[in-house]
Parts: sequence; structure tokens; C-alpha cells
Amino acid sequence: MAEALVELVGVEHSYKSKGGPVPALGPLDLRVDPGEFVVVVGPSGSGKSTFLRVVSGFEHPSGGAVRLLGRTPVPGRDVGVVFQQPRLFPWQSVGANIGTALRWAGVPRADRPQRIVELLDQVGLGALGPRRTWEISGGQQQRVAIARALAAQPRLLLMDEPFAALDAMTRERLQEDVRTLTDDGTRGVVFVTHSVDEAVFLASRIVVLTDRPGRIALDLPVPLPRGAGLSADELRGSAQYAALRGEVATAVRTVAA
Ligand SMILES: Nc1ncnc2c1ncn2[C@@H]1O[C@H](COP(=O)(O)OP(=O)(O)OP(=O)(O)O)[C@@H](O)[C@H]1O
Repeated sequence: MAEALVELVGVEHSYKSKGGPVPALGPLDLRVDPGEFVVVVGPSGSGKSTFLRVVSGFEHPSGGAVRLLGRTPVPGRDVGVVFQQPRLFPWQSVGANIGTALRWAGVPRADRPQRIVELLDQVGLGALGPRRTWEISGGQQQRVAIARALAAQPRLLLMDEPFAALDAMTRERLQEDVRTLTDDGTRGVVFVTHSVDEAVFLASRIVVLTDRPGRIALDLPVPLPRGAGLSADELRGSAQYAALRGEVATAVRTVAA
């Protein structure tokens, strides 16, 4: 079996507070392999963000072991992270924002201009490199954030409700693009959302968390077609999509009750 991108064994996390520890996550076991698009869905406060912080290494778990590509995670290495807000540098152009991410990733200066063009193309921003970040829309800013996360060519991309602040049309367009990120089978995505629709559309596998502390209530493969062929509208309109949507929505309602 190929090396796991993510391996969690008995992972749990509690926050310290004046009233004593607040159990937020686990214990849970999870393995994510290359080519998987895992969407973690759960009610508000179920530990979804905690889960991503633990996987990325920004938070050290209170118990259990986290392995990213077989090693203890180091924040900022191995993974690309996209947050709800794009967090761009407003004093830099769109291209320079991506250039900075390439510099952090250790890409030689001479190679950066070509990589900036490629990354802008990949996220559908073609000619917008010279623009300032405030001269582009919210959806375009989030595309820049995705390009920055892809700059280091990470095997694993972590996304924490990245489209929550966007209008419905922009969100759907970005979902269609992001859905293809695992198509070549080398990369994995772990995506957190509270939207069942978003989960069913994006995921190759859905993990439903229980109410706090978040444990795995349901771990469900999503057999919807991926890659070229079916249009997004056909997919969303299919009977299989509706059935899965119903199953996941029921699971989320049950754990939140
Ligand atoms: N720094 C902290 N100190 C104490 N408790 C915390 C802290 N951060 C989060 N929590 C608690 O841990 C639980 C999990 O929080 P987390 O942010 O991971 O949930 P979430 O599923 O991402 O929520 P949402 O969907 O509302 O963003 C929550 O009940 C929250 O109140």
C-alpha cells in the first residue's frame, strides 16, 4: 500500500480553560491516501477546525499520534492551507502574492515568473497578475489564496470552509474547479464544511463528525463520477446525488440532535 498522506491514531484534543479542559476532538483514527478528496462535515462546534489545526501541526494534540507522509507535521511544511478568508498581502500585486509563496517554498528566483503564470492559469486568473488584491473580487481573492497554497506543490491541501464568505454563484464555480484537484491521483485534499451540499459535490469520501468532542459518526465513500464527462449541473441533478445528500443530511441532523 502507498504511504498514507495523513494517519491519525487515537487522536484527541482538549482546550485548556478556566473551568477545566474542554474536550473538542476525538478520540479518532483516520487515514487519508493520495487521490482522496475527504470532506469533513459536522455541526457547529463539533471540532472541524480543531481537526484541521491538529492535522496541519498548528495545534499539538492532547493525545494520540498524527503522521503526515510518515512524519510528525511541521506547520507550514508539507501541506497547503486555505482558510475562510484569503489572507493576502494587500501591499503586493496578485502575482507578487504568489511569488512570495514560491519564495517560501524554496523555488529559485529565476523560475518564479514562469510558475506564477502557471499557477494563475491553474486557478483561472490568467491575466490578473499585475492587479492589486483590492482590485479583484472576493472569489478571485480566494483563487489567489488557492494558488498560494498550491505554490509549494504540496501532496496535501487542507481547506477550512474556504467558500463560506462567497456568493452562491462564485461558490459553485470554485467548487467545480477545486473538485478536480485530486484527479491525477497524487494529491489529497481534506476539506472542512458545515454544508452537506458542498460535501456531497466535492468529496470522494465524507466523514461526519459527532457533536463535541468530534468523533467519527459516519465514514462514507462517495461513488459519484469524477474527472471529465458529466457536467456539474447533471451531477447535482442526479438521483444518486440526491440520495447521498439525504443520507448525509440525516446523519448530521442525528449527531446534532
Ligand atoms: N481556544 C479554545 N479554548 C476553549 N475552547 C475552544 C477553543 N477553540 C475551540 N473551542 C471549543 O472546541 C469546540 C470545537 O471547536 P472548533 O472551532 O474546532 O469547531 P468547528 O466544528 O470548527 O465549529 P464551527 O463550525 O462553528 O466553526 C467548540 O465547542 C469550541 O467552543
